[in-house]
Amino acid sequence: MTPSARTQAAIELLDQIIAAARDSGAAADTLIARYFATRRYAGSKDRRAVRDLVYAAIRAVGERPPTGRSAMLALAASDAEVAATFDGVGHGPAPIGKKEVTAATGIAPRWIIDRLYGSDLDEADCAALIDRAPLDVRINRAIDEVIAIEGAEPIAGLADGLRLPSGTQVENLPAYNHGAIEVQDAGSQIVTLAARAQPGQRIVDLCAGAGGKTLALAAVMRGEGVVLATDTDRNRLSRLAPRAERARAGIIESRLINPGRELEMLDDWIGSADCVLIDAPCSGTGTWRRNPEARWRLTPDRIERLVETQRKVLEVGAALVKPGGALVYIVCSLLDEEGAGQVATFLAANPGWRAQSLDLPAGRRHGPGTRLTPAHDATDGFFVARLHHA
Ligand SMILES: C[S@@+](CC[C@H](N)C(=O)[O-])C[C@H]1O[C@@H](n2cnc3c(N)ncnc32)[C@H](O)[C@@H]1O
Repeated sequence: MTPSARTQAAIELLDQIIAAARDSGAAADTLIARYFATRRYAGSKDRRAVRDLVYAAIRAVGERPPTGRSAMLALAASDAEVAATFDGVGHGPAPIGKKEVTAATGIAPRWIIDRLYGSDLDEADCAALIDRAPLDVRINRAIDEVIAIEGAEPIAGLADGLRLPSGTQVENLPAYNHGAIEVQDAGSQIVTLAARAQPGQRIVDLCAGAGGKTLALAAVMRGEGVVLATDTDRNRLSRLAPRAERARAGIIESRLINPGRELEMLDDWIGSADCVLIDAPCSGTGTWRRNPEARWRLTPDRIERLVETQRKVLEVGAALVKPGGALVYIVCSLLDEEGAGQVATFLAANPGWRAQSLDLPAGRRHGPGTRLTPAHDATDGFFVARLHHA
């Protein structure tokens, strides 16, 4: 592909990504994979170049832009090489007109930035939310294997964490294929430590998804006890079983639950868990480094609905914890209404619970919990609180 044809491909993809962000469609990565599945003429260099252009444009533009071309023009405004590809030659985009709409550059929609500022973040914190994310893995000690990955660096405070050089093809590493490493952001590994999982315990991972944190919990339990992974999304939860098998995590059970009927479907666990981990559905403002187009999807209504779901899952989780046990509440968002504020509301309504202080290898105290941010901790953004049941 010529440089101009690559720009045109990026514009077409951005149009799809903008529509998906508006209509709750597929993630940018999925759309990019689908696009190239039907364009076999594009080689690996072309794919990488188009992908880089698409993500550079998404990062540059804070508000959802009207068109892919307007987003690419925003990139062209600060990059002469990109601007030169608007040449109208062959499959290239038409030359830039005098009165064309160029999308505004920025970090995120103004209303979200205001809420982030209102949650004690400053300009540098907000800017770091759309940096490029590093590639972190967790070593799975259940598999006896010496891990030697070129360029891997240890992560401070995480005995099982490694940061890999960007561009490392993890799926091609023997350690990955043997289940000896799992891709997991350092922040995600750190907040899971708040569960203080021990061999022999009974733990519920209530919003387990595909089981990133479930596997981390099972790994420290060394084959003793049980981790029950539950979720309302059949697709996500179904991805856990093969991962657990690959990681040789035999203590994981999974259960699909229905929203609104969670306690009915978990009645055998009521009042009996040593710990319930709730990695609640959230706006994901802390993970924009990995999914920068997520900030084009948010609306105040959507956040309001998420806050209500979080309130409900907290109620469900609390009912499962035994006296003396703990509830660990996590969101990968930095908005207080989803994190510190949500937990403060729970504590005010439930006098039998108190926040415990956390001794994590990263993060800073924030309200009743701890907050990790890309700017301060070089991890995804998280809020985590550990609540003790009297
Ligand atoms: C942040 S994701 C979980 C990510 C996962 N823990 C991990 O580490 O990869 C939140 C999950 O909550 C699930 N969820 C939404 N409503 C729920 C509910 N009422 N009960 C349980 N899970 C729910 C979603 O399907 C989603 O998989």
